[in-house]
Amino acid sequence: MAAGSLDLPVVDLASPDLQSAAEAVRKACVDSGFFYVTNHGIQDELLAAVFAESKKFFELPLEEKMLLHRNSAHRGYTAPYDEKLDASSKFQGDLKESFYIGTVRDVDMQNDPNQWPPEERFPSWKDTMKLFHATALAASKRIISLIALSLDLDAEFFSNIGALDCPSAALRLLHYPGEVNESDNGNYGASAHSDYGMITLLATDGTPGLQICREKDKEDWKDVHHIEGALIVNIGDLLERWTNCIFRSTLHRVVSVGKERYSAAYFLDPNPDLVVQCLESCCCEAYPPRFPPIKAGDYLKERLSATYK
Ligand SMILES: O=C(O)CCC(=O)C(=O)O
Ligand SMILES: [Fe+2]
Repeated sequence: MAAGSLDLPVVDLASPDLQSAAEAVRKACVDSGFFYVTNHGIQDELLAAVFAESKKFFELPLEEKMLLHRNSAHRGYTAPYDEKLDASSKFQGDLKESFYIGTVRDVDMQNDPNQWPPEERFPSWKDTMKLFHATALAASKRIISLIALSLDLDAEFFSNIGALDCPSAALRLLHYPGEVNESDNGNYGASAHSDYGMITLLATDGTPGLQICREKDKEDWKDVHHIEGALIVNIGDLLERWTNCIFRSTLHRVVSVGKERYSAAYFLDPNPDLVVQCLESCCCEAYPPRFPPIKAGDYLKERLSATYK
């Protein structure tokens, strides 16, 4: 499928010039809702380990993966066709399979809603995912600070309002098939959607397929290229609500490119009890709030239940 290309800004998270970094973030969030980050602190070795563990799990027979099928806490395995991100798609569901892992807390492990592959065969799986969660959260906090600065807020604004106290973050391992059946011609690895939460950090194995569409009502899809060592960041719907649509939560999808593809998406959602309401700096009499205040947890529950009918 032919798609134009896109030059998204690259933001260096180690830059001492916070103001310039914040300006680049603002431009990206207003323009396309997508940008890259470098010097994010997630080591190449850790990413390689996450992808290796992910591949090892997805290579299991379907019956074994189904033993860890997504539970009521939305943790675990989703099979191909389980999920339809674009409700208007004529297909039964998207081609991808995935595995959701929520934050792994050190305390209270007996109440851990996560599901884990058997330890004897996957001895380092849990520790690898736990480390990824911790490092992705640290990187996300730096990005959220830049986002706050880019909105002329204090760098600690989102921490100070409690958004980052026990955020309901989720790591989603994704696997897209290489070859697809004829009956799936025109189907997507992941159909068009916007992400639901605050921000998403995305690492891929470098295989193309990700596309974004800046105008929701125009079919103008552009490829998002892989940049070695950089992560892709995108704005989710809750940040779009917070900013009264000044920042965009942009439609994206993954098309089939005839090659197997792995990715890992880290969704950072605010503390579920936090009420997300239009920031003062993002509304005025002439531009009133477009959305009523809503509890982050309620919003996410509603969106997830619409995705898995
Ligand atoms: O795999 C990708 O590149 C994107 C995945 C995605 O958009 C999602 O899971 O929300
Ligand atoms: Fe997404």
